[in-house]
Amino acid sequence: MTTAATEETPRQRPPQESLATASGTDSGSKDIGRLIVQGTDQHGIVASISALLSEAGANIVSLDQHSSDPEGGQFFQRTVFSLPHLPARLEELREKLDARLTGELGLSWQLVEARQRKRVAVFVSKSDHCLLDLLWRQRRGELPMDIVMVVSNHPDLAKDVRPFGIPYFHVPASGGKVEAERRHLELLAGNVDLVVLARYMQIITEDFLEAVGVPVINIHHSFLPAFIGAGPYQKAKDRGVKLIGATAHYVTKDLDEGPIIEQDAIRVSHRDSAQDLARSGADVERRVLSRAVAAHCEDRILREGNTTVVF
Ligand SMILES: Nc1nc2c(c(=O)[nH]1)N[C@@H](CN(C=O)c1ccc(C(=O)N[C@@H](CCC(=O)O)C(=O)O)cc1)CN2
Repeated sequence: MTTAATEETPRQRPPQESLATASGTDSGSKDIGRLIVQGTDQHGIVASISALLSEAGANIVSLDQHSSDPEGGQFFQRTVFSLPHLPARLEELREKLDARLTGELGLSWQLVEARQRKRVAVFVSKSDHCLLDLLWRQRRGELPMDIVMVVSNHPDLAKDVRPFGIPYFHVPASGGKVEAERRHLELLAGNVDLVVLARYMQIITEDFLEAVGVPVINIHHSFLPAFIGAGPYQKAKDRGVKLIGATAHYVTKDLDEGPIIEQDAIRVSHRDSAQDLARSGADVERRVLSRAVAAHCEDRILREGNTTVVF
């Protein structure tokens, strides 16, 4: 049984508005595009992309590129460009990109409008700090995204979400994982571009990950690969570590083993209890998660097997 704390249906995509994102150069204006390219490295890719955009009348605003091996590995590039009347030019541009990048160079690519903000569902359990940090940063315009729903296996945080005017859906885990995930998929279907697990303490099944069709980002409260699974702060205390940290990663069926996006750490000492570690660690979790979500929403993350390239 799901109880909607504020609204019965997830919010639809809000009207687009221009937004100055954290990166500054990649504004949300309607004429800014992002071209993400990756594939087998070869001579002339950068020139081909630059020539194609130039021929279309685009001006390259920023460009990040990485080759995994100078002798021939994987190629990664993120190009931000401005092109007058971009929305009306998208189809023509995509046809040229398909012919040149896919047809001639065998590369994969994605062309997005910078103004298209990602629609995000945030999953939580009882810890509020990561959720509230995302809501607060979104409200301040620091994250180019729209949180369209919060989903939780507990009712506790409904009162904290209500002031933000965002739907809160309580989907109890007591009804079993299959039923809970069925309801999750019902809520998410076609309404979101990204799911963020903000200290959500339920293990996601492989079936869900295959069905949801969008990336899922988790914040794990340890510096992975240390202390995978539940209770990492107690494990850290028991091990007597002098650094603790947090890791944001894409979620895969293998618990806390997905591609790492962002990490950070702080010093601790023998004087800190496990509760002290959790308190200090919460700030690191919030910082790491917001950096990872910003990178994803600005299309700065490319996947290379079980790792990432983050521009
Ligand atoms: N398929 C995945 N699901 C989840 C991941 C992941 O990487 N892959 N990350 C976790 C978050 N997490 C640590 O960051 C975590 C959450 C919960 C547990 C856990 O063992 N929880 C319960 C069991 C709950 C259940 O059966 O679903 C427990 O405490 O026993 C460990 C790690 C989110 N999900």
